[in-house]
Amino acid sequence: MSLPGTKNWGWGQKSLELCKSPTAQRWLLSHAGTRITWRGGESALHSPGHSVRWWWVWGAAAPMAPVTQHQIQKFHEDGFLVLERFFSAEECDSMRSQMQRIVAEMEVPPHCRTAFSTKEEEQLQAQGSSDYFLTSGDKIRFFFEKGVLDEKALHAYDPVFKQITHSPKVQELGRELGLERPVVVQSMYIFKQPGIGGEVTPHQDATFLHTEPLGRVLGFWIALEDATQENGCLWFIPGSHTNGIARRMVRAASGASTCVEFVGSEPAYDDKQFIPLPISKGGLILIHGEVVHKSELNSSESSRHVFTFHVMEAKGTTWSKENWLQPTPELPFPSLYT
Ligand SMILES: O=C(O)CCC(=O)C(=O)O
Ligand SMILES: [Fe+2]
Repeated sequence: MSLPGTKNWGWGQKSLELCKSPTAQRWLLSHAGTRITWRGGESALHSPGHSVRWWWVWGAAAPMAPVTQHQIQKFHEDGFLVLERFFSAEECDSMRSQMQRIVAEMEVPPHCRTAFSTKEEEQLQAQGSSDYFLTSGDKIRFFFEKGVLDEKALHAYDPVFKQITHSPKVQELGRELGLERPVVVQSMYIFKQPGIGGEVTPHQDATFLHTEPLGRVLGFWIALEDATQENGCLWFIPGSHTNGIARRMVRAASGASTCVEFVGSEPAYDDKQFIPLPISKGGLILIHGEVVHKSELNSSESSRHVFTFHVMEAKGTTWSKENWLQPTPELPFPSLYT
């Protein structure tokens, strides 16, 4: 491996290289095609800006993404965490081409043309009146919003998305975050097409994915293309995950005119509270279930494809029976670690 910033290290008779990957902010120790991935953290080994802990994986597996104690602490403070270059360009392209194949093969009957929205009135009109939405938890289903198409249950049924969701580096990240029994509750592919990809209004994910206690839901949001302020990157209110939840979307009583309704209402947030988090292709943003976030409409010429899935720490947690999304006998929420 010849990478910039390579240092040679002697180890017995063998020569090993400690090098900084150009595509990932991590150190790799390589020897004869095998490599050891060094993880961030405390240790005796130091280089400017990087402290390294003794942690390694043999073999040519995809490099593990680093997350330091400092980053985990930041996540708890802010309610989100940006991990640049978590996935490779190849992994992103494989998800994009898989979605292209799925779309090319899909047939969407007219009664299935349900819009996906976080806007309350639109939700009540569209999702709220649709059985197609309520039963989407264990199926791959399509939701349109002015050209936006979302995909459900990709994490369970599609081999490419399943492999990404349950990839060793995602599992490792879950362990580093202290998740003991994480289960995948939901996944979406969001196209956010140029010019027409609509805004996602400020919300907390726990409004839609409620648990007892709160604080057990975590979003993994993967940029499959560069996400910029122009094409609708995510915006967050740092620290807003510590104030509980403002509203809940619950299943309505049977016989009601809509099948979901809202309890509570979303406050009017000041735009100035939000900070944009542009991120390049392959980056991962972790989203705390109660942090307030949004995205603007895509007014640019470039699409902003993302794959996102939500995980719940199942240990000591009750999934609300009132959530629109329910596990089914065919698809109980799968463990992240299998
Ligand atoms: O991608 C977006 O614009 C919004 C996604 C989102 O809110 C989420 O993944 O929780
Ligand atoms: Fe969200």
